Amino acid sequence: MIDARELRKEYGNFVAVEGSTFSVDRGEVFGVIGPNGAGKTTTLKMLAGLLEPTDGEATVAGFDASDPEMRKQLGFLPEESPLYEEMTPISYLQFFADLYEVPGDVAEERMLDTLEKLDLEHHDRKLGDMSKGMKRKVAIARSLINDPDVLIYDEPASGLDPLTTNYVIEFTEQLAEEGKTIVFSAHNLFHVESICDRVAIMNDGQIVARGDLEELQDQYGERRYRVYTTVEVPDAVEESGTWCRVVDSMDGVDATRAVANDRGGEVIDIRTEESSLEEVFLNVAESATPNARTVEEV
Ligand SMILES: Nc1ncnc2c1ncn2[C@@H]1O[C@H](COP(=O)(O)OP(=O)(O)OP(=O)(O)O)[C@@H](O)[C@H]1O
Repeated sequence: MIDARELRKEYGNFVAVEGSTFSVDRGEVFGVIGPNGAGKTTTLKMLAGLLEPTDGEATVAGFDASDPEMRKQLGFLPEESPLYEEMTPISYLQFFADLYEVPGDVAEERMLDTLEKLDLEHHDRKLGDMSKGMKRKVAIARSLINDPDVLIYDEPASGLDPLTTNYVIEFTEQLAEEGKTIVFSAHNLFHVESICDRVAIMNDGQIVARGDLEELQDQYGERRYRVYTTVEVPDAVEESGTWCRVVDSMDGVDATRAVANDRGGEVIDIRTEESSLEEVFLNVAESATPNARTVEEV
């Protein structure tokens, strides 16, 4: 559904994105994560046809990203979406429905349905008088007015309170369940972990790791074992009447068992713990080779 090949973006002498290659299948949710300035927004804007790559190419829903036909298949949510302050949600969405030539009755049903799903009241309030969360919901509704197959969302929940954030993330999850192909960037890795099928980790303009969570955990994570014993063993903490020691290898498990047995006790449970996406991300960021990000003189 989305193919990015060797995308590169230079701003003067500065390389914002370099060699960005990935693909997203139909119905997949693909997360792009990375520290500030890593190149996430630049990548998403190139996919959405809003920035022309210096090199490389992107296709979305079978169209080149620069093809105006592609826009009809796309809903793009920018990181910050200035809205026309004097408009109401309805007049604003109607404006975009007209732009996309959505027939009147279809547009009306779609607008009301989406606003209801997003739990947005005050349809007649001016956008300029709405809270940040309400405005974000209107921007999300706008991204859906043409019923696109592909959604590109840049930080959909940025700057929202925890309740609205949850709402937006759950709504995004519902869109995925409806079969939309979604690419989104976020700093909250818990959200990414909870709804993404696959993730690309960017650093200094480059994709430095990519895969589903399991693949990333295998490559960059650490497996830990929580070993529960009936007697106290070194480095263990008491947890509801048993002792728990966290070790990072099967040798550690065996050693714990031996100590517990020596002390007249036994191991009663072993639980495996995988790294969170946050730990994976930190490990990737630490091990990534710094990239100079300047255009090489030829
Ligand atoms: N128009 C521009 N001119 C010059 N440099 C730019 C321009 N737009 C972005 N950059 C630079 O390109 C780099 C990547 O920016 P980008 O916005 O893609 O990062 P990001 O990963 O989305 O960051 P954040 O998480 O802070 O939103 C940054 O160093 C940024 O300063």
